[in-house]
Amino acid sequence: MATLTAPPALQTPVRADNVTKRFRQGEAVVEAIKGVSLTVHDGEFVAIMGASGSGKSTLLHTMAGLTRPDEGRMAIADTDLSSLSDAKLTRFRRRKIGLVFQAFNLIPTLTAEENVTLPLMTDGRGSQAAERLDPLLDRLGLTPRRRHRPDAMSGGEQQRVAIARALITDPALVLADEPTGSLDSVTGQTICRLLKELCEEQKRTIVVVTHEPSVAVWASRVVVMKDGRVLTEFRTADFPTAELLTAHYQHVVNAGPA
Ligand SMILES: Nc1ncnc2c1ncn2[C@@H]1O[C@H](COP(=O)(O)OP(=O)(O)OP(=O)(O)O)[C@@H](O)[C@H]1O
Repeated sequence: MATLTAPPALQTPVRADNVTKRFRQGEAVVEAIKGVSLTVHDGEFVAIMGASGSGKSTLLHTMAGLTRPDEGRMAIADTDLSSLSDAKLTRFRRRKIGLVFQAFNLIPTLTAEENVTLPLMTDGRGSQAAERLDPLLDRLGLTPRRRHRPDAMSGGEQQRVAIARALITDPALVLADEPTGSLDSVTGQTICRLLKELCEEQKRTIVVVTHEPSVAVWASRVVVMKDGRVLTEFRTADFPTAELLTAHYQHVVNAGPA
């Protein structure tokens, strides 16, 4: 099986300093995240858990530079995202960050390999596609499916295509928002195993938003959010099964501030 080159080491891939993000909902203003500070270290696999509406996706989107904070600072690989213009931020994201979403977000008219190479094409780096594509498809077990369109692939295959698309630019940081949310539990576990392997083999830093303990247990650290704030965090080594992790997670959420 082919191995991929590990990305260059970054000391602190993610540093959120006192980040606040507000959204206007009609007349009301919702503070989706409130003064969140968080560091994700090089090569870490971190899961962000929390109830619906606790701010998980907003935090991930600010890490990705898809959402700009109203207050505070989000730095990725020592670059303060707020210092970048929209155009520079888009280029930075394309080059440094791989994004994976629950809904796969594949282009239905393109084949698997065309979907995977799209980020290089749109970044003017199509010449790198030939060299990177084959080992990546091989590593993700997609070679037999490379010329299939998304509607001819299973959910798990589509998510592996989405992960390959996130990795084609060789990002040090992969951000995934509920990556198993559209998959059955067995396929979801396969995707988790793959993310874990990408972290361990290739030293990529991975941040996953999930509400599922069976996903979070694959991470090395769990950050728990409640009402827009970081409530607590813990190491999964201390709660190594989904059952133990669920019990601890429920305990900290119930014990935390109302
Ligand atoms: N674009 C937006 N416009 C208005 N309000 C928003 C927007 N995005 C998020 N919010 C609000 O911010 C709060 C946090 O939302 P967010 O999606 O970050 O939570 P979450 O923990 O990811 O929830 P879920 O698990 O349901 O996806 C919610 O009250 C939500 O309604």
